[in-house]
Amino acid sequence: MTDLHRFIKALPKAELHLHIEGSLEPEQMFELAQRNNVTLPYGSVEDIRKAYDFNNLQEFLDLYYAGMSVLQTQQDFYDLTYAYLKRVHADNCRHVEIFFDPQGHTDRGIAFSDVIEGILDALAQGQTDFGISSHLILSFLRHLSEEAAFETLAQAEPYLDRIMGVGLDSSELGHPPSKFERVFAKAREMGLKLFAHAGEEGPPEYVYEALDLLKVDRIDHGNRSLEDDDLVKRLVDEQMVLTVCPLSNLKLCVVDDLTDHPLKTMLAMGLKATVNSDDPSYFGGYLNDNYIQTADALNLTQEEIVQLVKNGFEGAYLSPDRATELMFELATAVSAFRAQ
Ligand code: HPA
Ligand SMILES: [Zn+2]
Repeated sequence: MTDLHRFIKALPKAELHLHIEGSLEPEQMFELAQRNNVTLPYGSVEDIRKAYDFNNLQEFLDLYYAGMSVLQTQQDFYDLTYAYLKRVHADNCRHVEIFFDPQGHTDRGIAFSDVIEGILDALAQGQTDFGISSHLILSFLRHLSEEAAFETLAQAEPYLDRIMGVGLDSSELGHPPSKFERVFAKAREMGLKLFAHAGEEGPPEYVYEALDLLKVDRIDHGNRSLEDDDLVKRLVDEQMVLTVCPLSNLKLCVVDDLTDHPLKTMLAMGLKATVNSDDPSYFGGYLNDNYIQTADALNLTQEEIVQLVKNGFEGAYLSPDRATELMFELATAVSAFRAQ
């Protein structure tokens, strides 16, 4: 292990772009399939891992939605979420803001309440057991209609005190942010924060739409913003947080090689980029793997790593006390490391 790897591991971190269904590990998929009498189209854990070879976002999404079929009960959603928290606790992750895709479950006949209550109970237990603070973000599937998104938002009403925001994910091309302008306006009126995947595969125009029409508080991914100088200038001026996911970008062929990843350039341009894992089970790495592999590929400095971690804390919706606490933990970890 290099010094930089040890440095990354020693730092407290936040994760702001994580789909909880994308943390379903093949072993757990098998276990839940057995528990729920679901037949999987795979013979072994190795077969599943072999199938995770994607050429684009849609190829991943097809397996991601198929994998969800094993999630049936409130306990399943609890176990899924608790396993993720336990795993990122080992990465010294101190705060998470996670997406869930309720329509991927309610459309299969699972009750919204089972999905959200399982996840929320595990998040509460993660706070108790691991000291991880968290927020939950309800994400709309953009390949479905805006009407379906409105119906999902209505189902969330009893839980509004425990949902921090709404997001927009799934197949980006052909489903621009403009399709969801009204439902995002409604979510804003309800006091929710607003997030949208934009510029992962979609053009810079989709990032403009997320900013101007949806009025988002963060852009998820945002990579293709770099094709438009005016857009980059605006994102820098507004200090808009980008939740970048390097290993996801590699696995979904958004970049050909990690050495081509724009993360270092983003920081140099003054963009408020953060590092996240997106769907760690499918993309081959959790939070530290994303930091470490990207740091190696791009020769990131300790200062750049600290900037990324700080951006994560500043881009998160932390209470003032929690923000102070985490910034103090970060400063302490950096000094302790440098004093060695
Ligand atoms: O990376 C992603 N992009 C779009 N939709 C998603 N749903 C889960 N992960 C993703
Ligand atoms: Zn994502």
